[in-house]
Amino acid sequence: MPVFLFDEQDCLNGDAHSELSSDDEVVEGMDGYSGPLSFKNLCISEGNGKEEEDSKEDTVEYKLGEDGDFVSERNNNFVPDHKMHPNDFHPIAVLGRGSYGKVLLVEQGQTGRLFAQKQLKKASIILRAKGVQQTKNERQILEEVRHPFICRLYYAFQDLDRLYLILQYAPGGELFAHLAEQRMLPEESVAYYTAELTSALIHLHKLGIVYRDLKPENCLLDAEGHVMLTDFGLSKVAEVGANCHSFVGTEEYCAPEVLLGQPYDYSVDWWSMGILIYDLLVGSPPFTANNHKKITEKIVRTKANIPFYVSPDARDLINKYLKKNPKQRLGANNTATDHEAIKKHRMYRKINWEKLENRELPPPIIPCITDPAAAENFSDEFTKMPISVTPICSDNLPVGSHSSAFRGFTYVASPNFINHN
Ligand SMILES: Nc1ncnc2c1ncn2[C@@H]1O[C@H](COP(=O)(O)OP(=O)(O)OP(=O)(O)O)[C@@H](O)[C@H]1O
Repeated sequence: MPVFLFDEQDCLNGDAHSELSSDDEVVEGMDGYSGPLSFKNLCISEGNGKEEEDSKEDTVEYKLGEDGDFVSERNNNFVPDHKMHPNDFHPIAVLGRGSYGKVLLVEQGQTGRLFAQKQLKKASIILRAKGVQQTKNERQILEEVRHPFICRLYYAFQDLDRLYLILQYAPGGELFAHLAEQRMLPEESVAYYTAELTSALIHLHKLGIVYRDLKPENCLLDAEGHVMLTDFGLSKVAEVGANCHSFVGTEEYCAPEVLLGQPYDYSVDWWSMGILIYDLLVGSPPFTANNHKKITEKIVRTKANIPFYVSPDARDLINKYLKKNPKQRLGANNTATDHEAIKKHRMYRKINWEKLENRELPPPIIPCITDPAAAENFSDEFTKMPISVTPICSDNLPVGSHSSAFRGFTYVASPNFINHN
């Protein structure tokens, strides 16, 4: 059964002067793996030493692959023959900013394929109490999880200053931006998006992963308009029978037991699902205030005030998720019966789950994409930012960032997975 993969202390106890890039092994992914998470499921690959071919052309044509991914005409069964390096990816635009660095739209030099590159500054990671653990969890979970509505990880690598995750690019932007534009979404659209997210959460829970950060900002849209769940920085692999304790997540979306510092489990994700359904239908989450203390007080003590225009079915589902007692929450036991009960709820009466999971149901919003490289569904605040890499002076990195803290981070997905489209 699932085990907690990374012990922060183990990670930090490495040799303070080891060469990171050279002794960092490449971990190659496996296709279609969907069993419980375990370090044993990983295999080590070695580069075959072939010369890198330079196939860069001046113009690139993109076509839409089966999974809503943009691939260029040049991408003909690319087999990576070396550890990836930042120079293998040409930056095109800034897409967003995360806690540890920027997320860039990049083009892979050899294939012309577009990816999202999440950069994480080692110095910032090391300064945060659980930074190393969070980062390794994110990389590990992204590698293992293969689901139609979860962002795919293709490569992970590092240089002296930064870690890099090369992720499936979501050209449709954040669901949050579409929500902000329309203020609130019609119930059918909410049922559609939350059904795709429910399918993703059930998949994670079956693998023993608590997602812990469900909110509209982490729900991106792919080129076809399907949901792509991203940002696994806070996710955690739960030990069987054990609970998590740490405070994580965005306060408005946090379950009462998390805010109270009590042990918690999978059911925190279903609480957040209740908040998300409310937020998408109403235009703001149910418990808001101008300071943390008041938000916490409302979440812990008050009942959500659901406006009159929310249908009885949606109201019923929200109430079933927003139970203060996690044991009474819909989905709390993480059993097949629980998952069926969610899928059979009247809110989802029009959803054919099999078709949904085969990506056969048409999404309510088709993102407007005239040029996939233009990042037109992302805020100007980011896309107009200069993309020059801010140099970090390695001499000033805190003790530990030169160590083996990040050993094992490097990863190349299997060629079948990379060339899936
Ligand atoms: N795969 C992707 N495709 C397109 N854009 C992305 C992708 N991943 C992230 N982004 C953009 O970058 C932003 C920040 O990414 P992300 O949420 O993963 O960072 P983070 O450090 O985990 O953020 P947080 O501080 O919320 O935990 C996202 O809100 C989104 O706009």
